[in-house]
Amino acid sequence: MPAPPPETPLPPEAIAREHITGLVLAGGEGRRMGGVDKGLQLHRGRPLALHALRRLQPQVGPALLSANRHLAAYEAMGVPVWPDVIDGHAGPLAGLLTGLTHARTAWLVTVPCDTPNFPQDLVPRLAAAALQQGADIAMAATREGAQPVFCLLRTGLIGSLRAFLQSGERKFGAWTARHACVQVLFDDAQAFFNANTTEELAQLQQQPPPAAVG
Ligand SMILES: Nc1nc2c(ncn2[C@@H]2O[C@H](COP(=O)(O)OP(=O)(O)OP(=O)(O)O)[C@@H](O)[C@H]2O)c(=O)[nH]1
Ligand SMILES: [Mg+2]
Repeated sequence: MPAPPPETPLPPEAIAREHITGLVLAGGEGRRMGGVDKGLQLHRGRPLALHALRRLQPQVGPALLSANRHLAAYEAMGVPVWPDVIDGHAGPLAGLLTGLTHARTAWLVTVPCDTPNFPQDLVPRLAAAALQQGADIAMAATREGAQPVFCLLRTGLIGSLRAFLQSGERKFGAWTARHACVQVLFDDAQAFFNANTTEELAQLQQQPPPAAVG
């Protein structure tokens, strides 16, 4: 005799941390900061990219860095560093394609190098939303709008992204819109404050230090 159906559906299992590769994007040109390597600019005495990496690592399994300059300085941060697999500073999606090329997990999450105070529950919240809503991509948002470079996605999307970039397209949101993508609202917009200019890097110092950094 078949078993009776359960009265309440089982909740979907969480995506285990070990199944998520964390990628810090630090391959940009830093033009609004005068062309400096933004990830290596110091904030509270350590490079911005290291802040992002240390905040991400407790939330993921393996971690990777995407950088195109000063690779030895990034390698000193202790995780594999990969220059873009396509030429021409094609933007954050080029870094994402590079991360997908080297990731060995079912999921990957990106953060930019210039946002050292991003939420400490970023990845579990993105993962829960992706799973609950059956999405292939989960992206952070604040009340001011989407934060596309804070993005969790299935690594199986690599073929789609490669084709998108090969066709000359570059816009992050235009690619994610092609897939089942959910936005996850974070109330603390200040946590997403990012340093694009030297002035904004100075403004970061005015913020209270985050509760816990490694
Ligand atoms: N790998 C890689 N990452 C990039 C590229 N362009 C931007 N990024 C990263 O994407 C994130 C968001 O980009 P922006 O904040 O615009 O940084 P940026 O491009 O260095 O700065 P601007 O030149 O002033 O736009 C940052 O973490 C950048 O390092 C790229 O061509 N390749
Ligand atoms: Mg840019």
